[in-house]
Amino acid sequence: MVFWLLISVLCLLWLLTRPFYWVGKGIKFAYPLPFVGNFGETLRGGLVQLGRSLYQKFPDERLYGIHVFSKPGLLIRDPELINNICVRDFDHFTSNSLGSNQEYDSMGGNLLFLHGSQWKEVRSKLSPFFTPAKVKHMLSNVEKSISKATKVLDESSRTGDPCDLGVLLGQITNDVITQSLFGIESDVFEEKSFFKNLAALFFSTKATMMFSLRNVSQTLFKYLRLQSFDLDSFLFLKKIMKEIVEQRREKNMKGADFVQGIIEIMENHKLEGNQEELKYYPDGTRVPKFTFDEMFLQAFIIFMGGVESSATTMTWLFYELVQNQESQDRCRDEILAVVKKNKRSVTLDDINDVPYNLAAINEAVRMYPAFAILSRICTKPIYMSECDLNIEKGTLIMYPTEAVQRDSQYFPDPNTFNPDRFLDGCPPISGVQTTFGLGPRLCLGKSFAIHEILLVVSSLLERYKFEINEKTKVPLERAKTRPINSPSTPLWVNVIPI
Ligand code: HEM
Repeated sequence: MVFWLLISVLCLLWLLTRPFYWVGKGIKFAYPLPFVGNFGETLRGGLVQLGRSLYQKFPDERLYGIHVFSKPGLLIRDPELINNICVRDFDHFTSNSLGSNQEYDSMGGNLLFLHGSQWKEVRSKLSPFFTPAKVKHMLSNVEKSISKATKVLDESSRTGDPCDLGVLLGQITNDVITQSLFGIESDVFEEKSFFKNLAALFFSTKATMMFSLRNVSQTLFKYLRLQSFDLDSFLFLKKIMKEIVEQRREKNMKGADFVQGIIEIMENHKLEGNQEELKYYPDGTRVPKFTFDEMFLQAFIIFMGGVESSATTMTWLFYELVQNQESQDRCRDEILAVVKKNKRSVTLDDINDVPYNLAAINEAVRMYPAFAILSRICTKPIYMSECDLNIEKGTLIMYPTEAVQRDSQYFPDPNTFNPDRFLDGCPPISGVQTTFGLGPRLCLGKSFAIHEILLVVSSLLERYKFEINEKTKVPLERAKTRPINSPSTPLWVNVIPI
C-alpha cells in the first residue's frame, strides 16, 4: 500500500514537471521517460552514447524536442542552427546549462557557471590573460614539465616496462597549468603527491551526479547542501593560492603568472565601494566584487579546464598515433626537420613549419571532443524563423558535438583517423566543429590547449617512438560515468628512445 502510494506521488510529481511540453508545439519530439526524460541513455552508455542516440532519433529534422530529465529542451542537429544559436543570436542564448546557485554552492561563482552581465564582466577581465603573447609566455614552462616526464619515460625504456601514457600526460598538463596559474611547480611526478588526481576528482562520477541532480531539482541540491565538485580538492587549491597571494603581498614580490594578474585585478577593485554590499545588474545577476574568493573560483575553473581536457585529448591523439605508426613517423619527421634547421626543439614560433602535427591535433580534437554534448539556455525569447518556432525563455538547447563531428555527411569515413583531411583544406562548415564550443562563450583556453598539445607532442616525439603494448585494451573503453569523454582503460605503450 505504502509502496503504491509512493509510486503515485512520484508519478504525480513527474506529471507536474511538464513532461509533455512539446506536444502541440509543431515539432517532433522524443518521448520522455519518467524523471530521466530522454537522458536515460546516460545511465547506460555515458554522454557520448547519449549524444549519438539523440542525434539518430530524427535524422531528417533540423531540430526536435527532448526532455533533459524533466526540463524541456531542444536537440539541435543542424550545424547552421548551432551556429546561429551560439554566434548570431548569442544575445538570446547567453547561458549554458551548467550554472549553480552562488548563494549555497561555494563553487557556483566560477566563469563556466556564470550568466548574463556577471559572466560578461568576469569574462572580460579574464580574456586579457589569454592573448597570444600571454599564452606563449605561460607555455614557456612546458619544457620543465617535459624534462620531469622524460625521467619516467627513460626508466620505462630502460626496464622495458610499459608506460601508462594517459597518466603521464595528465601529470604533464597538471604541472604545466600549476606553473602557469600559480607560478609554482607541482609535486605531481612524485609518488605521494597532493596534486595527483586533483583534476580527475573534479571530473568525477560524483560531479556527473551533481550535474544531474541540479538539473532535476535545484531545491533538493540546496536542501542537501551539496557542492558541484569535490570540496577537499577545492579547498586544497584555495589554500595554495591564498598562501601565494599573501606571500607576494607581504614580500612585495611580483610574478609573471595568472596569480599576479589576479592580485592586480583585486587591487584595482579594492577602491570601489562597500565590499559587504551585494549589488545586482538589471538582468538579476550579481555585480562581481573581484574579491579573493571570487577570483579564486576563476583560477579554479581554469585549473580544472586546463588539466583534464587537454590530457584526455592528448591521450586519444597518442592512442591513434600508436596504432598509425605512419602518422606518428610523419609527425616526427616534421618535428626533426625543424630541430635540424633551428638546432633546438619546436617552439610556438615554428607553428607554420609543422602543418601535419597541427592536422593530427585537429583530427583528434574532431574525433574525441572532451565534452560530447554542449548546451545553451534560452535567456531571452526568440522566434526562430528558419524553423518557424517560438523558443521560450528557459528552454534548454543541446547540441551533440561528438555525434556531428562523426557524421559522414561532414567528414567522409568519420571513424578513421586521417589528419590529411585537414591538410587537404577540409572546408570549415560553420557549426560543425564545436569541440571548444562556439561564439562569445567559446572555451577561454582554446589557444592555450592547442599550443600546449603541440609543444608536448613535439617534445615527446622528438625523443621517443611509442608503440602500443599488448596490455592495452583495443579499442580503449570510454568512461561512462564521467562528464568528460575520457578513456576508462589505460593506454599502455612501449617507449623506444630515438
Ligand atoms: C583540449 C582541451 C579543451 C577542450 C576540449 C575544452 C573545451 C571547452 C568547452 C567545450 C567549453 C564550453 C564552451 C561553450 O559552452 O561554448 C569550455 C569552456 C571553458 N574552458 Fe575549455 N577546453 C579545453 C582546455 C581548456 C584550457 C587549457 C583552459 C584554461 C587554461 C580552459 C578553460 C576554459 C574556461 C575558463 C571555460 C569557460 C568559458 C566561459 O564559460 O566563458 N579550457 N572549454
